[in-house]
Amino acid sequence: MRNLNLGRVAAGLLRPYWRLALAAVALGGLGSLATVGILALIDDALKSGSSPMRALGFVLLCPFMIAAQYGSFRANSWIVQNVMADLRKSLVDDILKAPVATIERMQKHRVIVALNHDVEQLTVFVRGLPFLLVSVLTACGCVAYLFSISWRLAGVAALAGVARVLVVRRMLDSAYKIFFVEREARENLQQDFDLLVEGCKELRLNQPRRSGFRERRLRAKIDEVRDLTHDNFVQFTAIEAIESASAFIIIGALLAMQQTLGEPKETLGAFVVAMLFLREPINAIVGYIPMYGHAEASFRQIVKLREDFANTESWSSNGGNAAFSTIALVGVTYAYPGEGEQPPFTLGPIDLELRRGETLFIVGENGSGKTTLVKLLLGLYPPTTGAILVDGAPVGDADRDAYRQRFSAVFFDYCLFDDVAMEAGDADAANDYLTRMELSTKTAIVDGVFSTTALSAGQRKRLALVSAFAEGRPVLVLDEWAAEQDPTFRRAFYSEILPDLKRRGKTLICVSHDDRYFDAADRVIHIKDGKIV
Ligand SMILES: Nc1ncnc2c1ncn2[C@@H]1O[C@H](COP(=O)(O)OP(=O)(O)OP(=O)(O)O)[C@@H](O)[C@H]1O
Repeated sequence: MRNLNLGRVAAGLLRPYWRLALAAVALGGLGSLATVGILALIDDALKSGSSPMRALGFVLLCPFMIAAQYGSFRANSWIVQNVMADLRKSLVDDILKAPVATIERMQKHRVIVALNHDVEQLTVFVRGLPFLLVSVLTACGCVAYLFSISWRLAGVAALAGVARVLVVRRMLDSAYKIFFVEREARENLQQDFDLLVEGCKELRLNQPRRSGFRERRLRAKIDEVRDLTHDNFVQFTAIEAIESASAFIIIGALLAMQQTLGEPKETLGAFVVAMLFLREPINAIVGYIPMYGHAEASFRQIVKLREDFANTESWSSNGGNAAFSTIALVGVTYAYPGEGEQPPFTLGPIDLELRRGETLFIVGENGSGKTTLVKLLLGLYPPTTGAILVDGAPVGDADRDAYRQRFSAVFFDYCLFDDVAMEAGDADAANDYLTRMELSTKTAIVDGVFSTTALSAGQRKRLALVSAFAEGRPVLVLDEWAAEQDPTFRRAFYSEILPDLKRRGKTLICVSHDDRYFDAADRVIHIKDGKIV
């Protein structure tokens, strides 16, 4: 095996289920023994006729064989499904813990292919392990038996077997490369599948874009995956065919060398029968190689993803609502990673103190760094330099997640969850806000879930504000919240809703371009080229 890590990974995945895995292998072995027993009884009956004992043996062995095989498959299926679920759960945890900046940089299709395709490939590999084990044991038994029949014949067959392995290895080297190319092609295809759904409106509006996307991207990539998968299949079919034929070639060579080797005909006959029996486990082992190749390509991607997602932060176990008087950014900078020749955008250094209960507006031109500042303040980006202090105490990696639990936010590119996370909130106040947002005839909070979120763009944004408010956190951050609101509601937002939220004790941070309403703020900070001016 090329990558010992994969064996270790499989062992690690199977460790919690080792007893069941052992039982599956044992039951499989018993089922095989019962099959051999039935074959022997049939052989006896054909040679010597039926007898009550043989009939009884047959009647007992048949249900035993069915029960053992059923038990083995059932245990194996349970193990495989658990392994798959465990892998997915741990990947999901990695994603939940990953730095936000990494997730923003990471393309969605890579994550989707890892969660679906890669997990499945690793699982197929694990599923085959008990059968591989049985095949290896059977093959070892057969080889030992061959040596017991004639060490001379077995020695010649073993030499031929070594030559065969060398030929197959060379073929495998080229077949192996395809696994990695195919894996990459799958990611590219997934990226276009995402666009197919996300860009459905644009694709309908623009015929040249649609046909270009269809022909040059979607269809071309579907064909590429088809060709690579086919090539891969063909290469392995060729390897399996050579493997299969080589047993006959060795048998033919042994028959031709019978005189030279000086073995009696009966010994040679028994040897040939055992060689033919050996083909089955050997074919099963060779058939397992593609599963190994796919699993290795997938495993490498999962490892890479895990490395990218690694985070030194720890998860907080409390829901938040922690008290504070001031939150201060001291000499804070944040530098995005540079791309190509372009110098990266750097925010700061920023010195800013947020006081509990105040309404702070962050204003500035497009691209000046307002959202970046908000993400730093929310603890979503760790400062590149400088520190965030809560009542004078610095926030580090260990407590950044707990720090974040003070905030609720409606981002510009917000995501509206249909459940209302009301851990510290007040259901009556949330319903009151639903009415204030003129949404009480459109949706309701039923058992902690919005009855519908199928609303207009402006209404969905209002619902996002209700949801953020319902969380009951002390600080509410609204990034260009009013951008989609009609003039009447926009006015109501600045002149009624923000003052009401302030009266309810909320600290408010609003990113805004609405200079007509800047007087709604206690304090306005202006950002230009990443600095407060
Ligand atoms: N994910 C990213 N990776 C690299 N650079 C980024 C990324 N997001 C933003 N930037 C850079 O940071 C700068 C500030 O972006 P930011 O989103 O903070 O601006 P903004 O003031 O909120 O703009 P707008 O008013 O348009 O929302 C941008 O000019 C851009 O160059």
